[in-house]
Amino acid sequence: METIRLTTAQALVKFIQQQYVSIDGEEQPFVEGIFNIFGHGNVLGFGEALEQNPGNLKIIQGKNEQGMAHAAIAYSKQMLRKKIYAVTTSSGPGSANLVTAAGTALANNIPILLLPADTYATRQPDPVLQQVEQEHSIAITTNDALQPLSRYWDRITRPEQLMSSLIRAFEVMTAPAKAGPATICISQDIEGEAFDYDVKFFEKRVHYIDRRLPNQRELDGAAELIKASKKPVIVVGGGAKYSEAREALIEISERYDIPLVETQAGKSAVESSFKNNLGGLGITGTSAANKAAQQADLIIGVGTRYTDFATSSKTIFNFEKTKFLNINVSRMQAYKLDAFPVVADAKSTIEALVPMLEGYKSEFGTLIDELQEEWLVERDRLSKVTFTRENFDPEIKNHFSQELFNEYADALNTELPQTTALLTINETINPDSIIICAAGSLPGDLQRLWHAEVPNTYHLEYGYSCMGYEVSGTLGLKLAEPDKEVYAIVGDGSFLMLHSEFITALQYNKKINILLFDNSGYGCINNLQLDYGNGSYFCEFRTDDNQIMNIDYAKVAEGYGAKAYRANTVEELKSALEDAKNQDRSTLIEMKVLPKTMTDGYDGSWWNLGVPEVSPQEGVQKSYETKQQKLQNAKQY
Ligand SMILES: Cc1ncc(C[n+]2csc(CCOP(=O)(O)OP(=O)(O)O)c2C)c(N)n1
Ligand SMILES: O=C1C[C@@H](O)[C@H](O)[C@@H](O)C1=O
Ligand SMILES: [Mg+2]
Repeated sequence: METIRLTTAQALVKFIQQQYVSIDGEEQPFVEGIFNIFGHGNVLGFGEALEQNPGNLKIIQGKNEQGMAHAAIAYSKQMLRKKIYAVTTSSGPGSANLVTAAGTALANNIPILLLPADTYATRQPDPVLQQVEQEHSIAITTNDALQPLSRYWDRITRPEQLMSSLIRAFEVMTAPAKAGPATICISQDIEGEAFDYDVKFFEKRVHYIDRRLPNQRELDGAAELIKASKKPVIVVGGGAKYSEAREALIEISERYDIPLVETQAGKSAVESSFKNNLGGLGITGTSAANKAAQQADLIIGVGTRYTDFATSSKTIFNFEKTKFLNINVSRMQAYKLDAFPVVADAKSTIEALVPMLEGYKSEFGTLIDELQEEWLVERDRLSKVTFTRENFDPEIKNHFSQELFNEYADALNTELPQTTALLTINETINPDSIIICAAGSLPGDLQRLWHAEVPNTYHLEYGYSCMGYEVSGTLGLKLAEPDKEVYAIVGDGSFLMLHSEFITALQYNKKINILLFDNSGYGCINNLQLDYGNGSYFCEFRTDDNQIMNIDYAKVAEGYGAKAYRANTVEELKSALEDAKNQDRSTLIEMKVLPKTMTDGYDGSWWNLGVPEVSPQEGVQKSYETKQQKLQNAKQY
């Protein structure tokens, strides 16, 4: 056998450069590059291996392990899971910082290769710097915290273990039904230990991402359900986007009058201007989508996980009469809501179903247009909300007094409502620009209001809704789409939580734009507490002497070297957006927006929350009663 003597880290770096994917006959390398933060755990092993043999890998120095992993996740998500970045970290806190990112990748089914260093296999220097010690087991390390959040997890304590581990990791990451984070923890002494590897291990390897086809039984069953239905509605989930099912969805929808409604992950699989696209479903959905879903007698879930928040899946449908048909590559997902499962690729399944439905028409008829028109009037109203110093009628009602609104307007020196600002942005940036968001009140506003006129320009991480994803993720977007403008749509809370990769973007001259909505608080959580009968408690950003905080984020951005703007009126915002388009360097537009000016829920959308069963507060008691009533008609599983 021909062998080559390499260290474990050298072997890993050599192997990942030979991994290719083939999709619909197109072949390309799977690993684009590696994000790194070196510490004592990986600088000598991994650092040396990368320095000696980077090949075509793009090597990027991150600033926070979670941040760089979020950038890698956003890259993979934007590339529709066809390409990834790997992430190498040191041991202990370096790897612990990956925990949140691993959860984000897992919840969103996004492939990413995490490579945290581990404690010594020899155990000779134990406890090495940053090693935690458990009394009941010496085998536990920080990296065990990544086990429940990884789709594949392994610890390498011998150089030769690497071979079977890597093959399994790439199998998992390239399988649409189980794509997610693969974590390979490598003992820091073993990174540098050498072995005579079989040269065959490093030959080019192609992973075929084939479209799983539906069988005849599945197709017959699905067609029968649709033909028997009067009002079917298609829920377009993330799986539809990854499968690139746009044309198939448009065809089935147009030919048979079946409206489309979108989840956060599915939005922009089909452009918003498609006439049968009724927009977001669920708590954060449009009135049009929610009304259609309530009337549906068949829900066709295409690549959706039916998360309760994004689809109101347990309460919005009429479970007495509605049937479910789930098309999903994951059998586990396809089983949900007692559906008829079709375990197959979204695009292939819909393409096969289209001719089988010949002669069918739903009974939606002109109702689709009517729902659409009604919603567009509402959307237009939300684009023109203006603040008044007297009798202001905010979207989120009965929370703040006029006096309090005026206090915010004075403290933040603004009268700008959030929906007005957001729709100004939608009108002003180029339609092929890509926006990204993850947490706070903005995802809801976006799912309802944002018109994504170009496919795959709406990027929402709403599986984990992880604060801090936005700015880091924007760097990943830019790496995936270097020729397009990319915009983080981010709240002040999320920005404060993590924006370290803003500096990485500036460092490598990757132009990103940050649109910072500063309402001086955790606005959406403040809405929740007040909606459910509590007081305004620790969700506003106030000083010890109760003053509303006014932070100069533009100055922070300038300090980093970005071009910064302050825009507290529609005119200032438009002009900042236009100017930002002409900049070569990254930009930040700070908008002070008034609280309670985000959108509210529509038509029966409801979220099952942990309301206290007993409380001296009357509002909480009422919320508990409402919850009990809602649960009477909610699906229990
Ligand atoms: C990492 C993380 N921690 C906590 C939360 C819970 N959470 C969701 S939204 C939110 C507040 C967001 O505030 P901000 O970004 O300012 O957005 P706003 O609601 O004010 O628009 C919090 C704390 C979360 N989603 N992610
Ligand atoms: O608790 C939450 C409420 C949602 O409105 C928000 O978008 C999300 O980030 C969250 O964690
Ligand atoms: Mg906020």
